[in-house]
Amino acid sequence: MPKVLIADKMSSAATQVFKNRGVDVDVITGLSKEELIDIIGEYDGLAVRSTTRPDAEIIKAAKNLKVIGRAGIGVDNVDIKAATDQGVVVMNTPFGNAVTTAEHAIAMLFSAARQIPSASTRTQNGEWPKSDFKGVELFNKTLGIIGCGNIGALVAERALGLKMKVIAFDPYLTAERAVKLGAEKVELDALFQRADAITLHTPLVDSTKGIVSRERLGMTKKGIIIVNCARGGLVDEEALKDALDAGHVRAAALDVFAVEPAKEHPLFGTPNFIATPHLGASTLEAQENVAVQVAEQMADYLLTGAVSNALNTPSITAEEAPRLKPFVNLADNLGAMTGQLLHAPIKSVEFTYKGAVTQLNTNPVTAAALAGLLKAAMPDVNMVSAPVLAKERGIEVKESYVDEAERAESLIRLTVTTTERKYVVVGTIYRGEPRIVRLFGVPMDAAFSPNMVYVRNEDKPGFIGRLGAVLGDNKVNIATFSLGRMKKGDEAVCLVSVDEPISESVAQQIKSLDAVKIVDVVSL
Ligand SMILES: NC(=O)c1ccc[n+]([C@@H]2O[C@H](COP(=O)([O-])OP(=O)(O)OC[C@H]3O[C@@H](n4cnc5c(N)ncnc54)[C@H](O)[C@@H]3O)[C@@H](O)[C@H]2O)c1
Ligand SMILES: O=C(O)[C@H](O)COP(=O)(O)O
Repeated sequence: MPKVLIADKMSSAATQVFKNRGVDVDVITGLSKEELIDIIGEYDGLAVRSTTRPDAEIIKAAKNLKVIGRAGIGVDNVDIKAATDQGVVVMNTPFGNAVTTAEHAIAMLFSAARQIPSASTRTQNGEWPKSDFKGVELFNKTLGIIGCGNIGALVAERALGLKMKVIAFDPYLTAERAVKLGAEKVELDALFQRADAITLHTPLVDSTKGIVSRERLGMTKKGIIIVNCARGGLVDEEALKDALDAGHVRAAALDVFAVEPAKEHPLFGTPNFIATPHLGASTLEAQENVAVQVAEQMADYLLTGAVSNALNTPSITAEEAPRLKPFVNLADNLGAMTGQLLHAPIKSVEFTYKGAVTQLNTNPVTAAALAGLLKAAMPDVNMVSAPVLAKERGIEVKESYVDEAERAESLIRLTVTTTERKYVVVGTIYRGEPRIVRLFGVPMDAAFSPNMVYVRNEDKPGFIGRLGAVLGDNKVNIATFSLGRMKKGDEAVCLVSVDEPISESVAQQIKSLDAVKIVDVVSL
């Protein structure tokens, strides 16, 4: 039974889903990094929000970890590269709290425009400070949205409902979508120059870090309102403080801070500044949504192999997962065997799929074969990291499909081009088991096994006997012996499955046999 640790406070609905799905679950929040490192090795899954920060050290300690589930959207608290390198799937719940956060941004906008928190505090202090609060209308004002994805679009919709004008900067926002949203697509500087209020809805990435800079604040109109319900780190908080103190920025409302939790901050106590403690997603509805979604997604992956909303590996539906499993196994074996027989850097790999397998999502199959191929050189590679590593190493990966509907069986062909030559291997599934049917151009029919000896030799009488004698003399028990040859008297291939790995000495004895051209040991 897989076991999951819920390490951040989240709706008990998550625990209920795990239990209903037959996943063992512990809820232990408030752990220090050291305490988490001590126990994480027991778990197959880790469910977090934004407080727990699974970094490389924690992930390395998580020897059994298969999935990190983020009950929310932003995953900047997770070291995705470290997770990928270790084959840990990272998934989030991209829609569960979008409406809630958009509403919080609008609430912060109104709070800033009318200084509601301060007015409330002072009124309740008995001051009746009526003359101290003269706000501004949002009606007919221009709202600049930086980041017009899920949440930005929802904010745009609500701002338009308030009869605001909406301008948006987002490098991936198409003109068509902007029109559909009722927003005007503008460049970043233009947004800062034209907006009466700016709201941020981007992830914290290199291109967005400090996007509200001192320089850009200087471009804004006097009286600008700044709202940030995305991520701390997007705003130069020192520059914002100076602009508030100077009366240039009318008001600012931050839900997120560069360093969280923000227990003290230069902005705290600044007039016309509003702060909330990362509450953007904190509604009953949102927390129920993200808790249920992350638990279902994690349980799906751990129990069936289905992947959804993953940040570092292709999606696999629950329906596909069982159908893909035998092909993933075949691809892993084909890749692993081939990778151990190449002895030269890989330049390109072409995957050709034939028959029924072409009707499936072959992304995971390709990823498994790539992992197998690369494993000889990079033992820690896995299905999650293999496509990334192949790309980083400049290995061209191509997929092609031959949909021969009449073909009963499926075939997977790997054409691997190294710096030295081209290799072709072909495999299939027979009675649910993976088999190799062509090895480097030589037709054969062999099962895969943990210990194999690959021998390429001149096709001569007596060779099989001599090879068998070497193995027998060295007490190596043969499990299966598969043969193939290009044509009579040409090159032949033996693929011998043995009960135990052969020693280097036995390999050398085989190499010394007459007619032998290549001997390789394959371990799967
Ligand atoms: N305060 C909270 O509690 C809370 C709640 C939910 C989400 N968030 C944050 O809000 C962010 C956005 O959430 P979302 O669901 O809208 O994500 P999303 O991926 O749907 O939208 C993000 C948008 O930002 C755009 N973008 C990326 N780089 C950009 C750049 N350099 N300049 C301008 N735009 C850029 C993307 O193209 C995308 O359209 C999340 O990454 C998360 O960090 C905060
Ligand atoms: O990215 C998100 O989903 C929000 O920042 C929510 O964070 P939280 O789950 O820690 O409230």
